[in-house]
Amino acid sequence: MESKKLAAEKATESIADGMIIGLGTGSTAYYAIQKIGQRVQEGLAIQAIATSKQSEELAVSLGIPLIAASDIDYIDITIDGADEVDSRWNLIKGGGGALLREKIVASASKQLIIVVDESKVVAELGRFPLPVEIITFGFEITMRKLEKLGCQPILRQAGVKPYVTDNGNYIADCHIGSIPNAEELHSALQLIPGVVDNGLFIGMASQVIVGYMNGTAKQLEK
Ligand SMILES: O=C[C@H](O)[C@H](O)[C@H](O)COP(=O)(O)O
Repeated sequence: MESKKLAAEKATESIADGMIIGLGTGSTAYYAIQKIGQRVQEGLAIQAIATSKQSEELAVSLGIPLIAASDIDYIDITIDGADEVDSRWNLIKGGGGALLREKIVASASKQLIIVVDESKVVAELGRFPLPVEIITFGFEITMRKLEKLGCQPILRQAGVKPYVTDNGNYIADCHIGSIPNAEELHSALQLIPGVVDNGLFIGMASQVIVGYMNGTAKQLEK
């Protein structure tokens, strides 16, 4: 989609020689990785770390040099997509199942640039079901605890089997409707045994670039 591409390509303009770059996951991050690949082929000297096996394969196919997490202290810029963005730049992520690696990479990044099309910008988070990564052991117990928090958790499926993340876990997609207090919900979710992480990214984005149907891309004002 053109608006996703516009936002993603604009974000890559901040990338310069010598940087370590975090590669996001999903259909918008895809365009950023493609553009980075093109610039690498033209001589840009960077190293990258991927947030999913899918993005890693794409990076390898484009000749983007990868670096292991064990070999870095920080990441200069990460460019990633989101499922929802509010006016405070809080996010829901994980629609593609990559939230855990994305959050680890984001937390080590000096700058997290979020790239979305205009359909992702919302007044309040929660319309998009919140992905929660859970351990497979006792997942039914974990799901019941999620339910008690007021979510309607649905175990994500891949065909007839539960979807399994790159980390070997399940995803519960929590239908909430609206999240008036994201900080509170984030903390409550993280207290449930069996929850590894959740798709709320609070206060992590340094910039949000939105692509519009009219062919422009600009930073979302806070
Ligand atoms: O797990 C996936 C990621 O959080 C994605 O960045 C998010 O789902 C947005 O993906 P897309 O750009 O394909 O809408």
